[in-house]
Amino acid sequence: MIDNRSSEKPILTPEQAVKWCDRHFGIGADGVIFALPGQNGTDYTMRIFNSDGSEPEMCGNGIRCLAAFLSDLEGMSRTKNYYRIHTLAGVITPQLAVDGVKVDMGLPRLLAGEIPTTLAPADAKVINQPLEVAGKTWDVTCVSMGNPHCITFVEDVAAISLESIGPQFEHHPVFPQRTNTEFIEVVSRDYLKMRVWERGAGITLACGTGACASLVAGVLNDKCDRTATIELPGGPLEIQWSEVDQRIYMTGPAERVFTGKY
Ligand SMILES: N[C@@H](CCC[C@H](N)C(=O)O)C(=O)O
Repeated sequence: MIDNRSSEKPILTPEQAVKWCDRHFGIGADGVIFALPGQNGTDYTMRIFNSDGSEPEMCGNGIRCLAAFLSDLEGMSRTKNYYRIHTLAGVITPQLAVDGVKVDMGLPRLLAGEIPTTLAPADAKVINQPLEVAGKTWDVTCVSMGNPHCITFVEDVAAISLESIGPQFEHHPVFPQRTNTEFIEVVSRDYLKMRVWERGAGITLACGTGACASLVAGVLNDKCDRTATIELPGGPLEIQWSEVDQRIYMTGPAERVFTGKY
């Protein structure tokens, strides 16, 4: 998380971000997040560089961390416990709570043209559709939370060779902007286990937008309820797809590990 409030542009180049994210010769991270001045009436702007230097539209875990980071930066002067954050995926609203951060992640986008994917005509949804990857047919559902996600349901998520299969999903020609891929094991209608291969970052311990997209895919495939816990290697997230406003709400922790100068 970088305090970038005094400048409209990220103070690092994507190439520098790649070096910072290096786990051997840098700080080590899945990505770098910049807290910039707000735009169009928002409190702040969030920009992100993945660890490969590419720029995603949104980061669910990142926006929870950003809310906690901004709250620390503002200290006692803050007058409210929520922020309106401008992102490349639209305005996202994280709200600080006693037990973590609850984020209004907005509406899921389901049309192939919005993902984007060429798996279906641009105005059609991709739900439980076969896709050949690594010599196997996977039934996939595609959801955009501002960034692209391809979700597939498996019997045993621990048995998936993420390192070899993940890149083949990410770079599959049906995803012109590459994709994040979530492998989901349904434990019960309100408990899912997830492992993720992230676009631009590879295997990570958690993906907030991925957890949201996976719940949507679970509902569309009648595998889970509209509220569920998603268990990730980095810990659980609570996800709800509201029947009232059709928006996705994500609740999870955000904890400071350390601060420093680099
Ligand atoms: N790799 C993603 C962006 C980061 C997503 C993040 N981990 C999350 O928590 O949502 C992409 O390129 O879309």
